[in-house]
Amino acid sequence: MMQPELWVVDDDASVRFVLVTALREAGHAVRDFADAASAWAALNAAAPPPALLFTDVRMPGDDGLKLLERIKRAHPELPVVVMSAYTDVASTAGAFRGGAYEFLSKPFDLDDAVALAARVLEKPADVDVEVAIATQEAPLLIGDTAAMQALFRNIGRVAQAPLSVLITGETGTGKELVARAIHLESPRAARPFVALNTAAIPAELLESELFGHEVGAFTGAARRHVGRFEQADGGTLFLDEIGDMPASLQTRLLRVLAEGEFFRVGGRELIRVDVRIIAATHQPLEQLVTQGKFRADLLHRLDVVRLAIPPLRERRDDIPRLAEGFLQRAAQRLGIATKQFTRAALQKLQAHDWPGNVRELENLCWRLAAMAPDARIGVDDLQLAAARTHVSADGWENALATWAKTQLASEDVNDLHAQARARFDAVLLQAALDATEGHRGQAADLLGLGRNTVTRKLGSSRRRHSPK
Ligand SMILES: Nc1ncnc2c1ncn2[C@@H]1O[C@H](COP(=O)(O)OP(=O)(O)OP(=O)(O)O)[C@@H](O)[C@H]1O
Repeated sequence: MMQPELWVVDDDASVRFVLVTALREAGHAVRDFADAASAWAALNAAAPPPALLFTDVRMPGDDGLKLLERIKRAHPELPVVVMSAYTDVASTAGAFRGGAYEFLSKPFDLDDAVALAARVLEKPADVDVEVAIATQEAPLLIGDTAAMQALFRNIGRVAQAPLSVLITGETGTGKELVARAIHLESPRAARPFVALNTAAIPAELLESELFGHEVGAFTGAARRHVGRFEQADGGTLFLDEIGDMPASLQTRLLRVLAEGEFFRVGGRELIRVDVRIIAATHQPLEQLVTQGKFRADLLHRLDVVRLAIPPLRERRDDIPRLAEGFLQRAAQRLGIATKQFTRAALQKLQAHDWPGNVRELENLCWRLAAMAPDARIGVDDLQLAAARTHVSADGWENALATWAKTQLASEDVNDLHAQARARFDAVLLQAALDATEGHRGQAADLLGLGRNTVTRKLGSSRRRHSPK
């Protein structure tokens, strides 16, 4: 019998060379192609087809995802490994949605590629033949470190399966953002994503918040209330801080998850829903189980797939890109010129331990975007911002007057009022967000503004990322 072939498609001759060499050294018969078209032509001419095909994504002509799509239509059984230097969630999810067998982030370890080939040749691939085309924009998760790239691959993979996911990570590491990314890349993307922070709602209201209630179910229940489970029907329900759920509710939740149906509080109509659950926690749930504070069977049901987000101090190489990204986004939202960190400032940011993780960094960047005096943000600016120096109340008007005078004297400004208002809003909102650790609803309450107003002022891009 002829030895099955492995094919490598990549426009980069050096990648082809090292990969082909490594696979040949491992004893495989390998053919390589510099573009998708020649691989596709060979595939239609070749009998039998290769046992496995590696393809790059970005290539002149048709890209690797296009090739993947064609292959999955014509040869659904052929396992395809997608390789790319662009490991963001949109790429990994796009690859897995298109039926990729595996995603390799470039640069990858050649041993991994060889091990992968061995695995595929050993067992018939379990390939997903369904090619769904979804074009939802994913939220922008930034991360170049190996840990984050691995996380993005896992997000891309779990998004396709209807499994429960448990996301663990310290506060502000991006658990909610990851949950949204999974939802947006899943077949449920067009249906609702509903979030509920278990810790933010008083225990006695939590049951009706989750399952809804009928009129008169309890004192004060004047109207029927549709719970989060029903709101999320067909979509995803994100249960944040699941470790804070009271014991009685854990029991009820477990039953609902097992049966897929429930009664509203005080209701008699059996409600059936189809909801994917993504839970998150910053607490060690196993420990809570040992202490008798969390049901082991509920943990098993939620923890089908676990995604752990490392704290920011364990992926310091991500800090510069995150910081620059936040600064840029803040400038766009506030309608002011983009500022830049000096190299020393970035180093200082990288050295910090970030107990509040990405949220803390994001808040600092927004503060700096609004308040740092120059276009270059140096170490001194960081110190000022970190100390959260506030101009004393009686000096506030003076500071404003000085600023206004400088502006009026130096440039031909005609929108000074709008500029001042934008900065005023930014400073006030940031102070409130700092005081509430980034929780928007609470910040709105403190400011005496509606939550929608706060969201609007913060701008539409942030809205998708962190509603609280
Ligand atoms: N990798 C990332 N890239 C870009 N932004 C991020 C990333 N991770 C987190 N963020 C931003 O940081 C903020 C905090 O993220 P998020 O609310 O998802 O954290 P969390 O872990 O759910 O926090 P908590 O446990 O306090 O609820 C958000 O504004 C989010 O957009």
